[in-house]
Amino acid sequence: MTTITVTTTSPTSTIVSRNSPRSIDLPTLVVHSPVHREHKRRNSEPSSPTTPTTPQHSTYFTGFPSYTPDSRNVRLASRKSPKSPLQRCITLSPQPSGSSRSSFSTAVSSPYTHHELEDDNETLIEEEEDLNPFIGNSLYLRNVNMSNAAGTMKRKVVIMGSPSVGKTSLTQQYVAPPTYNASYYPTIEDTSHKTVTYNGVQYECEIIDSAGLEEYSLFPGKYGIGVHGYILVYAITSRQSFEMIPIVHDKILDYAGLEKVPCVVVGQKLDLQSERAVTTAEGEALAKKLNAGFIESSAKDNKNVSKAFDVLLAEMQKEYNPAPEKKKSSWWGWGSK
Ligand SMILES: Nc1nc2c(ncn2[C@@H]2O[C@H](COP(=O)(O)OP(=O)(O)OP(=O)(O)O)[C@@H](O)[C@H]2O)c(=O)[nH]1
Repeated sequence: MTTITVTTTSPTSTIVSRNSPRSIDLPTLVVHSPVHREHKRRNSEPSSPTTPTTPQHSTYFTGFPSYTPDSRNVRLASRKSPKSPLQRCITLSPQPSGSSRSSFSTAVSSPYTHHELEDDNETLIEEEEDLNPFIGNSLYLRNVNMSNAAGTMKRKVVIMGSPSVGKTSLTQQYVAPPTYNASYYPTIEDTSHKTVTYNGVQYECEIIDSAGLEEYSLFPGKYGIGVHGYILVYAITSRQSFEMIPIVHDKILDYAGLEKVPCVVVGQKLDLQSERAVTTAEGEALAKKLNAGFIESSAKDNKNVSKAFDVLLAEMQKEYNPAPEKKKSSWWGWGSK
């Protein structure tokens, strides 16, 4: 017969049996805290190749930096109140880079890989989000040191817009010029990498070319988290694709829970002037309204293609890291040349 010790409010302890008539209902401690859940799960799981207990990489990130609410990003703040930053050890290592294209394999990919869980990645992401609503979110990412050992900044960019506006052509022309294919093959998803230097800062860009969106398409959630900036493309020959831009923009903000994300609006197929259905002024006005950069380009003629990405890099610099010359003029660079 099992006996347990119960401490009551009386000054003495009493030994009772569960089966005895004097048994009492013991209060059950139900722990709802996600931090506790995480802790419990890790302690209870036997170590296995998929859940290594010892870090395999030498770079440690001993805690997430504090979250500083940004007045421009009130949407998220009003939805979920910021929790205190979680102090925990996560092993991080940079993802492989290069200029090759690769298929997109993970729903949430930050510039770092969480090696702690690897195969258990989806569970980790769910739990991480539970623990800290800002994780994987661009708002959150801005507070994480994104540069690798070589000082290169990681930037994840998603290209979105209606079908057949030239998203793939624009990306290919940027990543591996000169590349232009007059044939049309609808994209499901494609990821490319390119390292560029802009305004004295080296960026390792992961560029995700997404499938064309229709007005009533569900917004793919994976494009709402862990992304630093968006290229919103329409064709100057298609009014309908132009009208999709604010819809896509709104879906991004709603999903990310932000007031502003770095964006550039790109009017593609500039070479088709005779078929123009959207004026440059209209494009500019829309971009201004969305607080985004603007440019018209032609992937076919390779005109303004890299400029389109430069405009986005400028928008991202404004948002995440000021240009070095701006820093010099600020108080922390005071006195430096
Ligand atoms: N004239 C002209 N045609 C273009 C230009 N860019 C793309 N196209 C053509 O437009 C068609 C669609 O181009 P894609 O780059 O596949 O368009 P997309 O937006 O990636 O299409 P989805 O994969 O359906 O989303 C192709 O036939 C391209 O050759 C351009 O700058 N000028």
